[in-house]
Amino acid sequence: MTNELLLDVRGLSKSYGDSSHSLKNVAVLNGIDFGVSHNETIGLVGVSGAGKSTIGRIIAGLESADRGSIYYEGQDILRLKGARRKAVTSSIQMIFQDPYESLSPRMTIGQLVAEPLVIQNTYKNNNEQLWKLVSNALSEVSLSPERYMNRYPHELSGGERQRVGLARAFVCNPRLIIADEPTSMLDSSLRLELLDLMDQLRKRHNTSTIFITHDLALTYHFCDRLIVLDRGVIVESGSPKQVIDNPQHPFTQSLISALMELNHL
Ligand SMILES: Nc1ncnc2c1ncn2[C@@H]1O[C@H](COP(=O)(O)OP(=O)(O)OP(=O)(O)O)[C@@H](O)[C@H]1O
Repeated sequence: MTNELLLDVRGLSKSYGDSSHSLKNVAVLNGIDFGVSHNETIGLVGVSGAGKSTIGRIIAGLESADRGSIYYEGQDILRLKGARRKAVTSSIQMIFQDPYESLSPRMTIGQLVAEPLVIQNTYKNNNEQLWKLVSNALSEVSLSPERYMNRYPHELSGGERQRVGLARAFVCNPRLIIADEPTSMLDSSLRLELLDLMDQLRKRHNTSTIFITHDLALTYHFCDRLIVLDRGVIVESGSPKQVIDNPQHPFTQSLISALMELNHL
């Protein structure tokens, strides 16, 4: 484990059972190695089914791995259990693709943003401080606490809901954010706005980010480094300029050609 890395993923592998064949397992990730430095934003790109979300979900503890190690702040979190793991990984937050699904409809916006702090138990005896942090987190994403605190998710637009997702993720000063296609449900005018906001927040909070997307164009301005995934294997990595302007692997070349065609570049 290199000291400068916040996250160091080594030999990560995962298979799922094939529903059409009870004895067969299908490999989804095959020996994935990559690191994330402090304050770095990594773009994890690849076509649908490449395994991008599975990597994010394993790091966030929502999925198990078959083999490999994930060192986070020097500890292999795949080998930690229960409260110990929770303590080490409490500074990892996830932003999901679908703001409709990721926010409980029965909780107010204030309760939703407070939830990560409540789970961490840090402000158990300091309610006033907890609500102050929630209020600040809402203001940071330009949602007025007075207007939004007591509303419910269905009373918000898709863009506002995704801002609540950002406030929830940043309220506890995370060191690593895993943003899984955070803009794919938004229309194109709101996409850049949300990514700009996420970029400002990660800089202000000194947060590293894994930005999962199938949209290479979005990574150009927001990522320090790209990792290209094809069927569970990393085929290429480098700065967005290196990868997009001068792709080395045939898979990356075809991904970029498809993007150029789509955008008529
Ligand atoms: N719980 C599961 N059970 C069985 N197979 C799964 C499960 N979760 C994911 N898979 C399979 O693993 C592969 C990788 O899925 P994953 O969601 O990681 O891909 P992705 O690159 O994030 O795709 P997308 O961009 O469409 O979200 C896919 O073939 C998917 O069908």
